[in-house]
Amino acid sequence: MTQSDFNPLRTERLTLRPLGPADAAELHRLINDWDVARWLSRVPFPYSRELADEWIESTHRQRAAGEAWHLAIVGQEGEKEVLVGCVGLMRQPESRSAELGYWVGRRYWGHGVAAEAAGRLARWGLANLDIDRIVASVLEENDRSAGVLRRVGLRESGTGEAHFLARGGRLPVRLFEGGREEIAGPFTEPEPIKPVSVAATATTPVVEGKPLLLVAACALVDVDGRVLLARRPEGKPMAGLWEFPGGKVEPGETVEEALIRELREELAIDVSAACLAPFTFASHDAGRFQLLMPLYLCRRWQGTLTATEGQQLAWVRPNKLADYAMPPADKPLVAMLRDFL
Ligand SMILES: Nc1nc2c([nH]c(=O)n2[C@@H]2O[C@H](COP(=O)(O)OP(=O)(O)OP(=O)(O)O)[C@@H](O)[C@H]2O)c(=O)[nH]1
Repeated sequence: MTQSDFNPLRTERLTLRPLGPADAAELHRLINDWDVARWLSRVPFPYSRELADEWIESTHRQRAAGEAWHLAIVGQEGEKEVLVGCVGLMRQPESRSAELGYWVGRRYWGHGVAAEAAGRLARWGLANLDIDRIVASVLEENDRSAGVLRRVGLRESGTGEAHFLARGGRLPVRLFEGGREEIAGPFTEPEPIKPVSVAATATTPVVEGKPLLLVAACALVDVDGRVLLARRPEGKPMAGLWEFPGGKVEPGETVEEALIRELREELAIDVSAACLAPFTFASHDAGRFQLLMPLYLCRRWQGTLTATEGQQLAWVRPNKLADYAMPPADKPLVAMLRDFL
């Protein structure tokens, strides 16, 4: 298998990419170091050169099987790309979570590399794998790594025990976990809450002291009666959840105008207002704002449906909608669609 089965993830200073055979010598040099290996549960010490080859080979198999994503953390030294460490996510499908692990070569410590890489992979995982939580554990006295996890957004959730190969026994660990809310990306800025444009009123509707956010959404239904869901991409709040295409109603727009615009922007299709049938609505307390989301049904559109924002799309039978993780506001809508379609 080649390295091209995974698009590298980038951060300000780093690239996270699949490991290749050419990384083996440097990986071996960095990890065959007691100061690195002694903190890691699955790494033996001493660490042989052959093990580096075998490990790299196994990361491709695990990724192809959808079990784990172990990536090289690559940095820049002048013009040169250098292997700095590794970061990985191992899926735990039964609990819709993934375990985060990482290590950084000793000479690269103290620069925030681990948090930068681990945060990026955690956010990617929440947006792209079917998981809702990231979990991790660190050896009890590993305060440095606990600090990394906190910076990523995980919180300490308990204690446990794990086997540490390099130490030859079970040792106490501190457990960490976090979900979409905590493992926020650079988007943690509060979402812009704009005054809604209801008949150009002079006042912003406020529900129980909270601003009202008006969002127009649409269930596109194809000839087989399937409904289109779109996955919120990494970088947006609630990334990884599936939703109905749509978006915020901008000042001066009607709900239908907003929806027609959003469908053109997100899916490159043209819909006329006459083809938007009002179906139902969601009213949801989203914490900082009250979400009011009219949901329309639409069976006719023009143009070839295209995911213009790189978002994943899925045509889903109504009785399968509940299998997709969606924002809490959508749950009642799913039940109504299932009964109606
Ligand atoms: N489109 C859409 N938004 C939903 C659904 N359910 C739900 O809670 N929302 C929420 O409604 C809001 C819509 O915001 P958005 O970020 O998609 O809107 P937008 O396209 O205008 O965003 P932008 O600020 O990225 O341009 C978000 O808070 C989103 O989480 C849904 O099924 N479809």
